[in-house]
Amino acid sequence: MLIGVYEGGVWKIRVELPDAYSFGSLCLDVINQSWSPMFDLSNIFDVFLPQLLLYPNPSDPLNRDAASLMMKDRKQYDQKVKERVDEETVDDEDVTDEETGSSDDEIAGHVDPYGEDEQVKRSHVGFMDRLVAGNVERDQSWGWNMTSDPCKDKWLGVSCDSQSKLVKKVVLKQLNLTGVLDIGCLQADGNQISGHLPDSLKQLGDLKRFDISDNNLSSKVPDISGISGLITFLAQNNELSGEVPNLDFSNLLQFNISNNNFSGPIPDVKGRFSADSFSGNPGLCGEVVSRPCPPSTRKSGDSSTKQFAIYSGYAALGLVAVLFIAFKLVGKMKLKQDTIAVEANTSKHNNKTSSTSNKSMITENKSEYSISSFDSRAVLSSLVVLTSPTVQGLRFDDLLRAPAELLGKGKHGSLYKVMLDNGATTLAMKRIREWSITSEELKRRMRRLDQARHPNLLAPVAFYSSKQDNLLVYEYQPNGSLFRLLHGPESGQAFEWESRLNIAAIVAEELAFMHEELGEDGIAHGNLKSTNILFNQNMDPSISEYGLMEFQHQSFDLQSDNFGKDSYGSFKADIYGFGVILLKLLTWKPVQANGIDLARWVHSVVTEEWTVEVFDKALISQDASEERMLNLLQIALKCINPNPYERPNLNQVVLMINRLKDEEDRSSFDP
Ligand SMILES: Nc1ncnc2c1ncn2[C@@H]1O[C@H](COP(=O)(O)OP(=O)(O)OP(=O)(O)O)[C@@H](O)[C@H]1O
Repeated sequence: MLIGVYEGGVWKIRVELPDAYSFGSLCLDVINQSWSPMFDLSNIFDVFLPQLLLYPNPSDPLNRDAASLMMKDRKQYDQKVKERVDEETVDDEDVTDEETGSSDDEIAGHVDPYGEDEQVKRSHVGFMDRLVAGNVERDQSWGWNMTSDPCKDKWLGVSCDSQSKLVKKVVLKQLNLTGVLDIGCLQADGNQISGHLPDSLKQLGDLKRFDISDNNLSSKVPDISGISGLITFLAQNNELSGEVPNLDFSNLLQFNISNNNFSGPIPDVKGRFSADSFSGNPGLCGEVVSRPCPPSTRKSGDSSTKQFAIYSGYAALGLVAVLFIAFKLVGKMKLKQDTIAVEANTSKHNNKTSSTSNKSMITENKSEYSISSFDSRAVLSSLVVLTSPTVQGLRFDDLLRAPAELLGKGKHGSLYKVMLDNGATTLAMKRIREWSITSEELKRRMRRLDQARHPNLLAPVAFYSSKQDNLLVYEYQPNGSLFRLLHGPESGQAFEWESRLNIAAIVAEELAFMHEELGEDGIAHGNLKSTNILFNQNMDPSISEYGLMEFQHQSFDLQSDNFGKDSYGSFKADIYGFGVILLKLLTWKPVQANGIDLARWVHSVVTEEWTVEVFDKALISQDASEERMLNLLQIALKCINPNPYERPNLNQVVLMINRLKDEEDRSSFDP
């Protein structure tokens, strides 16, 4: 299914196989490229053709008019495409193969015989066609056809504005209509529609795309939280008010309510939408727009409970502080081990702390740790140390008192480098606060990970879980992450093709091992990306943070909306994540939006030209084998197949990559 301007379009595609066709897969001839048996039919239909439509190559056009319009005025081009798609879709049954064949060449050259009114009329007629659905005898006197005018010819049920002669109201009562109105897309953007959004909106249970942007609508948005499949909600540039609509943000691909009058706290948008989606609403507050919400702000449902929890947290903190001072004053409390105070750790560690960044975590993040300090004895007993020899006997209190450095804040928490025993042991500690996992589930996962050890998997060495906090302790990896290698300060250094292939092979093997071992337990990685591929002293890559998150990567296939909510989805998401890592190794390009943008870019380049453009220039200058790079790219494309069910499993991926590695090894012995 295509989105954007092509949504709802229907294409007839004729595929001819060459007489000499003898390969197991198909070629790119369909888009005018030279023969290459690299891709199978599903790649062509699911990826290349949609990509060709969404990212046409105007510098090498089949249709010059279309290309020049696209270059000159993208908006008008999109509009033209939309009109053409609507037209072809409505008239689909009447279109012969020959007509379909010629229509592709005429997108921009086509002169639209209809004005805007005709477009509106066409939608009305289409609407009635659906309602009638062939079951009801349609009386000619009803109108509702393309040869008459809804206002002048007084279509049944239609009332018009007496001055503007535009349709104002449609009432279709008791006409015995039986058709099905499966509205998946409600799009009325760029008009001057004013008034209220009807409450009945919530009855459109099949709605996927809702776009009322650029109008003059001025009501609250009705409660449409029950529309579970909504993937687009665009309402920017109106005068809408009230609270931000309560939607399933983890499902939405597009969301924008900027330039309205919305007010109140912004709900948890799962990190998917930035301030741009909310700007121009001075009454909104929350982290996304960097405007703290006043304490009096109340929200219904979940968020009010959350806020209550936050404010209760503050209250508890205040109470702790008061108690702490009281205890100090009356001298009833000894500050030796339990108290989290600056003096306590400086006395033990100040001679070890040389730089300002290497402060104790307790000093640096005192407020963050004050909750843990509430009952430090309980905490001490609940750090679970796993089987790693590095940290035997480690206590929670050792971790808290050791000098620490904040390495980064990811989507799911903060990561600290913790130095124990005068720097002899260095650990990485991930702190995840709001995590919906239960302690039991965390324990189960940690145990399984501990049992399923792979030499290249960075398994946790200890963990701690309480209601407020979860800590996961890993061995510190001194040589940074793959992300850093590619984009960090050392990124200028040569990064050989052989090393990249090696990394790909090791990571694939590691992941395949984990999937095999933990498949039955439903534990996938869930958040595979280049910051989670770390290098040890020998520069061997290892996967870290395995099994922490349920599902992060979203395929850009809209059909897989619900995909990934089960553990099978998470395994397939890992394969997608691995595909993006391969793309990074091949292209050296940064990734945004979980790799979807990189995947799209690669597809667009591959589709347009099928040249080596896509590869990192350093690889080309190293004289790396083009054939093997193309083969690795092919594997990456299989992994990021928009249809998760079509992705290979990791054992297949390992086989393919190892085959490439063998070829590479043979070629280096026998150049
Ligand atoms: N064991 C480790 N040793 C050394 N560096 C690490 C270790 N674990 C993570 N890092 C690095 O610390 C930084 C922060 O990691 P963190 O996991 O908090 O964020 P992230 O991976 O960017 O995002 P996310 O929260 O989605 O995992 C990253 O650059 C990561 O590569």
